[in-house]
Parts: sequence; C-alpha cells; structure tokens
Amino acid sequence: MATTRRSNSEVESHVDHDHHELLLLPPLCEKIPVKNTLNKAINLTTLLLLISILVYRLLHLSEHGYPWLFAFLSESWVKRDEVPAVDMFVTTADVGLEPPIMTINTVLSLMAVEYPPHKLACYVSDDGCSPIILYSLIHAFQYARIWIPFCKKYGIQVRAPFRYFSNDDAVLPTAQHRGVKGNYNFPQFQREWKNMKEEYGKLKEKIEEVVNGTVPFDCSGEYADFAYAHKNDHSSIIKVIWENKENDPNSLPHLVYVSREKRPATPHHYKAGAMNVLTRVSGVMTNAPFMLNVDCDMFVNNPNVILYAMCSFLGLNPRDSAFVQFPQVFYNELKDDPFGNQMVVSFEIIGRGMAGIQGLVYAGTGCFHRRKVIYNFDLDNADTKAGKELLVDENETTTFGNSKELMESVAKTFTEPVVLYGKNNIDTIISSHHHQDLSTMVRAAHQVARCDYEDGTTWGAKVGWKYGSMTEDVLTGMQIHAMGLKSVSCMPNPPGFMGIVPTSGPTSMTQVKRWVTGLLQILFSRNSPIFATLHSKLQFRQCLIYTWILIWGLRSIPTLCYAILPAYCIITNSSYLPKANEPAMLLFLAQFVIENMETYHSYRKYGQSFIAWWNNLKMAKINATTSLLFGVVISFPLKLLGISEIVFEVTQKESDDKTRSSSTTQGTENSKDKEVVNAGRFTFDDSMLFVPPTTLLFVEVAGLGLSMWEGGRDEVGLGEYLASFWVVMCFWPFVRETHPQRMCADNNYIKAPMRATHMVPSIYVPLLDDSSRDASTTPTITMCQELIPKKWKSTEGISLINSLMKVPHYDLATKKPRGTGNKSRLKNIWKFTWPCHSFLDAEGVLPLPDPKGSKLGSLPK
Ligand SMILES: O=c1ccn([C@@H]2O[C@H](COP(=O)(O)OP(=O)(O)O[C@H]3O[C@H](CO)[C@@H](O)[C@H](O)[C@H]3O)[C@@H](O)[C@H]2O)c(=O)[nH]1
Ligand SMILES: [Mn+2]
Repeated sequence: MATTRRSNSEVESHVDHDHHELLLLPPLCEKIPVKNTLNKAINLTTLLLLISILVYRLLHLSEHGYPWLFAFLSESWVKRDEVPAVDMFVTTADVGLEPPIMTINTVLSLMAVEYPPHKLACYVSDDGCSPIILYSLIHAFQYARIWIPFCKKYGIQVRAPFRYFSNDDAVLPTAQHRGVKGNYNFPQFQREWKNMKEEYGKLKEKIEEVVNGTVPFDCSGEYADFAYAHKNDHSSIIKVIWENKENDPNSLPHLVYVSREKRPATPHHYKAGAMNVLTRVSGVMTNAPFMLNVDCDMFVNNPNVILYAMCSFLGLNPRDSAFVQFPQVFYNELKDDPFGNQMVVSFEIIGRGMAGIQGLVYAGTGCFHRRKVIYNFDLDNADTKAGKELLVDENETTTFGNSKELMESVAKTFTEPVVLYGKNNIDTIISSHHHQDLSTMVRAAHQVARCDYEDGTTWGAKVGWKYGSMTEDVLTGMQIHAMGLKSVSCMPNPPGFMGIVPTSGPTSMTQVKRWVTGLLQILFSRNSPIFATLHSKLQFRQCLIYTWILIWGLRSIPTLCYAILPAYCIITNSSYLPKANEPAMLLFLAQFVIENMETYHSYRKYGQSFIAWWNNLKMAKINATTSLLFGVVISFPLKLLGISEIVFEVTQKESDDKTRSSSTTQGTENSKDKEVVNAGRFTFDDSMLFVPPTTLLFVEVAGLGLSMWEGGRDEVGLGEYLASFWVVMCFWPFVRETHPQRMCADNNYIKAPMRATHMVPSIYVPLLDDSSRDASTTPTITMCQELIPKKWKSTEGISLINSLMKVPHYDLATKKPRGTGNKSRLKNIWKFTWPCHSFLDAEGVLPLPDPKGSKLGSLPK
C-alpha cells in the first residue's frame, strides 16, 4: 500500500478518509423495514374494539339472555385459522433402485406435517408400476393412523419413522428424547413410543417380505390391475387409498396411488411426464392452489414446512413468490465430502447469490409451486391474455387437453384471485378451492393419466413441467423466471427436508453425467437463457448464472487438455510453461496459489475441512474427465444427431443402514452391501467412464517415469514436472484403488479397474507407436475383445474401441510393443504403464480374479 513513509497523523487522516469513503458507498445488501404505521394502527384499533365489545357483552349477558349469548359466541369466533390447500406429490420409479420403505417414510412424513389434514392430499406417482408400492402404501396408511396422532401429541420433529427410530436401538427414550416437546406424562409416552416402534418394525417386515419375495405376491383383488401390467406397457392404475370424505380436520390427508399409462411407442418424458400427470390428476381431484413436490428419498424434517412456505406465498407479492424452494440438505453425508457432491460451498455462494436476483433455481425436490404458475397464468389476476384465451377461446382444449373435468378445474384456478401482498383476501383463495368427492373423479383421473392425453396440447411446452431436458427442474424453473417472476429460498432451522446423496463414485458420476447432458440440452435449444433474456423477462444477471450452470459440462474439454499437456511435454521433450528462472513464471505461480487459497478460504468460511476442500478440487478434475466428458462428447451429441435417446438413469438410493439390513433383495444384496462397506471409498464398476481418467493417469505416470529413466529432459522445466505431479495427485484415487493387491483382495468392484488398466495400454500403445502396423503380428484382437466387459459391448463407445483394436500392436510372445519408429521413446510407456501385463496368459486372455477371494499369488503368471 503506502510506499512512502508518512507521519502518524497523516496516516490517521488517510485511514479516516478511506473509512469515510467506505461509509459513503452504498451497502451491498440491506434490509429496509416497511413502514405500515397506518395498517398497524388500524389493526390495533380493531383489536381493541373487538375486546371492548366482548367485555361489554360479558358484562351485560345476564340482562339480555340468549340473543346476546349467541352474538357473543359468534363475535368471539374470529376466523383466522384458515389456510389454503396443498397437493403433495411424491415420485418413485423403480422398486429396485428406490426401496419402497424409503418411499413410504417420505409419504408418512408428508402426511404428518403440522397443517390442517383436510387441506392436504398426497399423490404418489409410481413410474415402475409396481404392486409392491401400492401394497406398501396401504400398510403405511394403517400405520399412519397411529403414527400421526403420536407425532402431533408429542410434537415429534422428525416424522419419518426410519429416521426417528434410527438412533435408538431397543432402549426407551429418555426424558429429553429428541424431538419431544412440552409437558407430557413420561411413562405413558414411553409406552406409546415402544408401541410405535414395534408397529413400525412390523410394517417394515411386511414390506421386506414382499420385496424379498419370501412371501409370494398375489396379484388379485385390489392388485388385479397389476397382473398383466409390464413396467413400460400398461394402462393407468389409480387407487384412492384414503379419502377424507367429511373434510374432517381431525382425520388424515387424502392418499392416492397413481401409475400413469405407459406404452413402448409413446415417449413418457421421465420425471417431467410424471409430474404433469400428477398435476392433472390432482387437478381433477383436489385442485389445490399450491403444489409441493418431493423425490421419494426426501422426507420432511421440519413439521412446519408448509407453514413456512405459506408465509412466503401469502406474505410476499405473488410475483416475488412464484415458487418456494427448500435447499437440498442430505442426511447421509459422508465426512469430508469424498465425492465432492454435497455442494455445500457452491450453494452458499451461487444459491445465495441467485436469491438476491430472481431467486434460487428449482431443484426438482423440496419445492412448492403455485398451480397458476405451472398453468402459465399470469399472476396479475384474471385479466391476462392467456386467461382470456382460455375462457373465451373455443379451442381451449388444445392448451390443456380434452378432459371436461380438468378444464373446469383449470377455469377455477384461473379465476381464483391471487392473494395480494398486504390485502386481506386470503379467505377468497381458500373458499374458491373446490372439494370433490375423490372416488367419483377416478374415471376423470384415468383419462388425464393416459399416455396420449398430451397429444396436440401444450403440456410440456407451455404448461406444466417442461420437456426437452433431462434436468427438467432447471428448465422449468428458468422458464418461470423468464416470465419475470421470482422464487423464494426457504431455509428454516431445522432444515425443511432431507434427502440422500450418492455415496459411491460410480453412482454420483452417472448422476452428474445425466445432469450435464440435461443442462446442455437447455443451453443449445430455444429455451436457452440467452433467448429468454432477449425475448422474455429473464434478468441479465440471472441469465449469466443460468448460463454459467448450463456450461458446466463444457469445461471438461479444456480441463482434459490442460491435464494432458504436462505429460505430453515431458514425453515429447517440449514445454508449455516458462522456465523456473523466467519472471513470467511468477504469473502462473501466483495465479495457481491465489486461486487455490481463495477457494480454500471459502471452504473454511462455510465450515468445511481442508480434506473436504481437497476432495472437491480433486473430484472437479475427476468429474471433468469422466461424467462431464461423457455427457459432452457422447450422450449429448448422440442425442443431438438423433442416434440414441438419452435415458434417465434413476439414481440408486441406499436406504438407511438399519432399514436396509434385511430389506435388500437376494440378487442385489451383495452389491448394495458393498456400497455401504465402500461408502466414501473410490469404487469402480465396469463403466466406460473410467477409461479417460485411467488413461490420463497412465500417460502422466509414464511420462514422469520415462523422464526419470532417461535422466531428465532438456526442454522440460520445473513447471511441467510440478504440473504433472499435481495431476497425478488429483487422480490418486485411481492409483490407490487399482493397486494389484487391493484389486485381487476379494470382490467384484475390483474387476473393473483391473480391466481398465489392461485396456488402456491395449488401446493407446498402438496409437503412440505408429511404426508397428505389421499385419503379420499375432492377432491381439481376441485378447482385447475378451477384456472388454460385457456391458461395454452394448454401449456407445464400443465401435470406437473396436476400430482402435483393429490395429495389431504388440507382440504377445515377448509382451513388448513392436517396431522402432520416430517415436520409439513412446513405446517405453508400456514398461511403465502397469506390471499387470504379466498377468496375461499365453492367449492374452486376462484371468480375472476369482470372485471368491483368490489371492494375488494364485493368479496364473
Ligand atoms: O422416469 C422417471 C425417472 C425418475 N423419476 C423420479 O424422479 C426423481 C429423481 O430421480 P433421481 O434418480 O433421484 O435423480 P436425481 O439426479 O437424484 O434427482 C435430481 O435431479 C433430477 C433432474 O435430473 C430432478 O428431477 C430431481 O428432482 C433432483 O432431485 C425420483 O423420485 C424418481 O423416482 C420418475 O418419476 N420417473
Ligand atoms: Mn435423487
């Protein structure tokens, strides 16, 4: 700062001056209290008047008799406990990947929220069309009858039983038992608690029996519709499991099972399609003005969630509260975020930043929407263009489809007034909500759940959840922001909802691959945020954030190139950085140090450890060369060229340890248990995803080894070596987990890296060694084919690999690469790649480790 010495007073005045300037700068964010003195005065006056009236009545009651008594009772009934209705949606898609016990825990926690039950309806969409889900729901409902009163009576916080009971084995709760509030009779609480736990155990057991197949499932009676239903080919199945017919405030919320019609030839649009069916089915049945949606793995963690959401909806201008998103919080977080997928810091920075512009993205779960917004109606009450078209236009059916019942409900939604900030018309929104007899609407519900219902309508384009991206959530949310509306992020303590995050490398990578593919689908389409800013009302800064999110995948290519450069330079004796003694090196060094210090600082600031920071840094590189790369160079282009469809690969959900111990099916038990054992460890499966990073690592290690072997390189400087070393550090999990001793230790998860490590030299040595294309060499194709895991043969990359394989490359007899070309140095890579080529037998077929625990030594040499 100060390069010249100054006297003390000079410095002081300087500081003062700075300070003064700081004070003059406008604050970055500030809360301005709204002055509504008049309103307050009026409210206070009415309250005083009301009290005076009541007192007056009471004092004179004896003089006047019955009429005064009735007047007194009516006047003291100040109706203020009314709240709007909410339809709650849960989606599940696969009983194998999403344990039904998890789904019903989500449902139980939703049904038990602190909100008048007659204002709530819970709809469960089952895209897997499994009778087990229906069966689980029916039994869960029986349990709900005792569980919900228990939760409400004792003010339990966590109302998903698997979580509530997870910490206490057989022991009874203590007086300070978590979640229990207020005064209560302790011995009685203990008795009830014990009973609840036992009943939950029974429920779990019942569900496990059918999941495991120990009790044969009979598709008759209630379940007859499932008898001939195939997961992807069946008519719609809708069951009203519970209907609160009398709208009884002391009863339980409605519970409805929905499995929409699916036909192989008709696209079903995955989750977005399911959400649209739920919107329509709930439209004809309950038509609540607000809709909550959660994934099946996300339970309610704070029983007041709906009240919180309503505070935003009813307390803010409707245009500032189009949807209310509760951030994703995970209950199964692993220590130090080994897969860099918990996104704590990015949420703190990006999420809170967005909240200051047009609001948080819609994250697909834990989110409340206004039905009006989902129907693409303007929020400026009933005189909008869309609305006029809807009510006047003869062709109205083309927008919403041809269900009479749905059109009636849509018209109701349209004419329903929006509660305006500061105006007291909450009652109107409440009374306009129509109460239907659910069971009489089942036929209408079937109609709107048909797979051809959306033909010729604007569902997925203008109304409902938007189609055209695997990340329908980001797309749908962005289009709401493009209407010029804002969203609210709600972060109560304790968090409103809690879900799970993948706890294994491959699961997390598959998820990220789907995300980046979906995000690119948005970026390169007419839904791109740039168009939304130019032609609609997406704010510029919001557009920048969306664009930044959408280009996530693109960074894979520069990252990969930059990671390969050091090795390339070392191998080919060239350089890409200034020499250590050149001053320009300082630029690079400073940039590297400052960037990493800055990110580390923000990790510390948000309570993350050094290891978590390092894990995130490392995983960003690993993801760039795996999931992001595959999304960008394979999934997305193939979809673009129309060669293959992108499939929504549902994330494997590992249920809570205790729930899961016996809930897994025979077939999958092994792999699931492994996932728990290996949680946090970098495991592999036979996915193509692992080829690029393994390759990168090999090339990098080979380069370093080669240079050591040959005693250094004249062109290569310290920078390249350090960079290469840094890359190796980032990809260290691959070294660690592919260590031969570990690989042969016992299990399945080992095979894949084993194969990958053999694949890599097989593919790349011929590429590097260009002089060895001698047709008479031993055919190595057989070997390579053998090494390719079965799964790969069906994947996109196989043709690529096959064409590479066509090049005969090394001599099997000597197990050395053939030929001595210009780049003869490169062939030496082989020496450094891995000692595992010695495992190859004479035919070049890799003897895979015996799954039943063969030792390294027992492998044929
Ligand atoms: O054909 C399908 C596929 C999925 N789902 C459901 O969609 C939800 C999300 O699926 P999941 O495999 O858990 O994906 P994630 O990547 O974990 O989900 C995040 O990202 C998705 C977009 O890629 C959003 O839809 C989700 O809400 C968001 O939580 C689950 O409830 C599924 O049951 C369906 O209903 N039908
Ligand atoms: Mn999920």
